[in-house]
Amino acid sequence: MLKEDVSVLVKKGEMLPLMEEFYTIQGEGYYKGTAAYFIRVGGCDVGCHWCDVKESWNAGLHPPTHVNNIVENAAKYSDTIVVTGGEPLSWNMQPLTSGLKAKGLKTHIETSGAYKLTGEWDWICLSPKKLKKPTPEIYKKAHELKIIIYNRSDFDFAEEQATKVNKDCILYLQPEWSKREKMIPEIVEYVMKNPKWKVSLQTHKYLNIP
Ligand SMILES: C[S@@+](CC[C@H](N)C(=O)[O-])C[C@H]1O[C@@H](n2cnc3c(N)ncnc32)[C@H](O)[C@@H]1O
Ligand SMILES: Nc1nc2[nH]cc(C(=O)O)c2c(=O)[nH]1
Ligand code: SF4
Ligand SMILES: [Mg+2]
Repeated sequence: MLKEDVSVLVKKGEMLPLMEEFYTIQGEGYYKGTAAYFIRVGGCDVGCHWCDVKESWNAGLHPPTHVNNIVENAAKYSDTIVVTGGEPLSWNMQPLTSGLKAKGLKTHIETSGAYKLTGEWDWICLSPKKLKKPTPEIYKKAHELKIIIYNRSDFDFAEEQATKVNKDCILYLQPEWSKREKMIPEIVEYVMKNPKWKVSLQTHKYLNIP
């Protein structure tokens, strides 16, 4: 296909730069422990210094892939599909999610919320970043708020973000992986003092699975 044709389809969200796909157990948040098929879409310019998937950032390194092919393949593995990245909302998620919904699959997203919310989602995990704050619209829709705790100032950021979400949104504090030894005791103490928060761990890393 011509380069220009590909970029038109990517612009529409009919093709997406696909980094990887894998069937695993959701490690984080509310659905932790649940089998799910992960679709990791390349491209992110938020720039978290502790990001655990920096290889995803450059969209140009990941092959533009037709969403129909992504959907056909995903349906073979699971009824729960987690779309992550990179930042999936860098792209128009409508074509991908309408394809997944047409197959009766449940659509979950992992997002920083930094870009316009597109797509039809059964579950939105919003993980805001200080460097590029979420768009106002996504706070009303998020099912869980997951704040990464790298240092103590992140507790203040968590409280500030919690004022913006809807009343049913479940609140999680998740230790940044490289700081887990230092920050887990602080998170435990914080959650016992402020029980509206729950702890989320990256349990897939403890299980040694993708
Ligand atoms: C790699 S991000 C991709 C999705 C989206 N860009 C986002 O940040 O929500 C997936 C999840 O991993 C979290 N995360 C990334 N690096 C992490 C780290 N080093 N320790 C703990 N959580 C991390 C993010 O906050 C997000 O909730
Ligand atoms: N098992 C597993 N669970 C996850 N939950 C969120 C992840 C992500 O990178 O978005 C992730 C991931 O990479 N693996
Ligand atoms: S927004 Fe997500 S993918 Fe982008 S740098 Fe931050 S953690 Fe990594
Ligand atoms: Mg991950």
